[in-house]
Amino acid sequence: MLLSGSGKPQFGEGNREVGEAPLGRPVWAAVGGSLMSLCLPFTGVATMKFKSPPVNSLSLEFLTEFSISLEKLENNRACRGVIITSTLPKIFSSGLDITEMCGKSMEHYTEFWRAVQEMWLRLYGSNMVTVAAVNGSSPAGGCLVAMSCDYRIMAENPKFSIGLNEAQLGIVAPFWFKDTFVNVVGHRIAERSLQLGSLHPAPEAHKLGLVDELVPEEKLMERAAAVMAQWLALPDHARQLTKTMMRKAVLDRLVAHREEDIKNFVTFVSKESIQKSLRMYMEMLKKRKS
Ligand SMILES: CC/C=C\C/C=C\C/C=C\CCC/C=C/C(=O)SCCNC(=O)CCNC(=O)[C@H](O)C(C)(C)COP(=O)(O)OP(=O)(O)OC[C@H]1O[C@@H](n2cnc3c(N)ncnc32)[C@H](O)[C@@H]1OP(=O)(O)O
Repeated sequence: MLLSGSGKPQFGEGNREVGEAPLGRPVWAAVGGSLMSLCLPFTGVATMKFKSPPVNSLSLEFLTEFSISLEKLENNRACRGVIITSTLPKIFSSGLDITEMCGKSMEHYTEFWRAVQEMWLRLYGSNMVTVAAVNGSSPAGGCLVAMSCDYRIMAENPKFSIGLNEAQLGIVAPFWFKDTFVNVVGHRIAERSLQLGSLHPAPEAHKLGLVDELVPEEKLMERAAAVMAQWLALPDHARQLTKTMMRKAVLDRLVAHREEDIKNFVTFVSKESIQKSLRMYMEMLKKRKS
């Protein structure tokens, strides 16, 4: 992430190429941030590829770059859709960066949670067609990113899993993660899956409706482009108004309770018992490796 003199993050500064489409509308030919690459060809469909090794964790820096990228695309009249995927093998996103929630100050937790909210408000509320090409595992916050898109296509590898596994970490998915989940899979499946903190292998995720289709990994981007073309064949205004109608209540709920939600998160995550759970989880991840 590059920072301007004012301290405000400037996305992709320095390696942004601005082109002029035949109709005179400005088009970015290619934009590269440090944690994700973004490409908007003249087709009007952007591809956003996460590239934050080792596992595309959603750190404060990542979330900020993500939100800025979405804002740039949203404000670009030439862009009607975005396909979100990962450059890393086997991982779409490992979810929120746990180190951002461990051993930090209240101020840091506040800033971090506001960035998580901002990313979700932008993605879930986007006017663009959003397609997730889930080419690897996608736990918790990674699942939220995929669920916030209009359509999810996952690589059919049963080793890849997706779900809201917060309960396994000893933490609780906030109400807007839950609302997003319910809107995708329905109340009963969400209730069971959330309480158990389940990570569903790709075939099971498909059966539950958590992902819309499975394809061989090498066909993922081709299929995402075909789905995008299908969704873009409709007039934007009709699709956008329908999307707003379907999602507004859930978006408004967070907007109305944003500060309270931040307070709850900070209080919750600052508890010693929660800090202990998160530390133990990180240790478990490291042990599993060795
Ligand atoms: C009453 C209550 C009221 C209100 C509540 C209020 C608020 C709610 C409070 C909290 C809500 C928080 C919501 C949280 C959402 C989240 O997203 S939490 C994150 C969940 N993510 C996970 O559980 C994934 C964990 N990771 C994995 O399972 C695996 O790493 C993987 C499957 C993604 C990849 O496996 P591998 O390829 O085998 O890679 P490694 O496991 O070796 O990992 C490499 C490296 O990366 C580190 N790492 C992995 N995931 C994370 C992560 N999410 N954050 C930070 N770091 C991560 C891992 O430790 C390894 O590090 P090193 O050992 O190499 O240093």
